[in-house]
Amino acid sequence: IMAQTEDFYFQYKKCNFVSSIYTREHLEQLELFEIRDSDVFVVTYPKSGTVWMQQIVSLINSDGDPTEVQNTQAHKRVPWIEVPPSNFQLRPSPRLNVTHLPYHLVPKELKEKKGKVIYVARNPKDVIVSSYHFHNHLAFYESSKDFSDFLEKFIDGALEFSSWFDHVREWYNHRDEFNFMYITYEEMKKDLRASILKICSFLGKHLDNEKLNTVLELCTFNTMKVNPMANYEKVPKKSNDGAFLRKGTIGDWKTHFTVAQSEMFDRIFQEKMKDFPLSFVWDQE
Ligand SMILES: Nc1ncnc2c1ncn2[C@@H]1O[C@H](COP(=O)(O)OS(=O)(=O)O)[C@@H](OP(=O)(O)O)[C@H]1O
Repeated sequence: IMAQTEDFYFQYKKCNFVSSIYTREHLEQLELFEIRDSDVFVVTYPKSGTVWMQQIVSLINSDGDPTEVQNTQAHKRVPWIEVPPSNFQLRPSPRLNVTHLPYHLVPKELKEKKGKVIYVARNPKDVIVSSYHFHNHLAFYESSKDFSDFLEKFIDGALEFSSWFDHVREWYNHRDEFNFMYITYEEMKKDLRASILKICSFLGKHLDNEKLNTVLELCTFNTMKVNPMANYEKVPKKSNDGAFLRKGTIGDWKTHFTVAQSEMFDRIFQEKMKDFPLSFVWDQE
């Protein structure tokens, strides 16, 4: 059991960062990164489909050639820009990136419509459950007392990258400032082929049917789960409760939320997201 430590997170411009991973210096510097038109940024609140999209953009970029996804770790192929040290400025084009940053902390030049942003959102109840297991599983996070304690922290925006509600709403509200595409985890679950085609079209790429089938096969949960270059099995763990690729389903929240917790969450969701025009999918169809 880990103790609650006051300096586990630090705040940078109203956003929480894990002190053992991130630095203010790097966060300051990355806002000034020079962006190229060919840069791609996959943006997510944690546990919304980051690693899945890392795999998809890698394979679209390689025209379906599996060599890279079978030989290079995902975080090397498609690094998180906020994790120091970063060699962002030295990498050859096209640079594929992921980030959990809120919209106001990303490189400023992205708002001049340089580069492309793919925003992936997931229904927040499943995000909470995925994140809960992730915090219990990985060595570098603080565990919560129980699910209810974790739920409270999530709602309060007290975890890393702060509020889910703000993250999704603000990115979406500011979408016109970026070359922006929005997609959901549930849409990808429902029709991965159509989702990949939508991403191809946004990235200006074309895959013939054979290549599309290869990409599809290499992006399924079962294939990724056993691919050591995609499943993050090397990240230090504190327990065997879960895995980075844990379940990969829609609606696992139902086995974690009590009816009262679910109703409480729905009320808060409706209040905080009342002006948000898009809906979420909460159940497997
Ligand atoms: N291919 C594929 N298909 C379906 N689901 C997938 C896939 N790859 C990753 N996942 C699921 O995504 C969850 C992890 O989210 P992230 O990758 O955003 O995590 S992180 O923020 O990078 O830590 C985590 O969700 P849970 O299983 O619900 O915990 C992963 O299992």
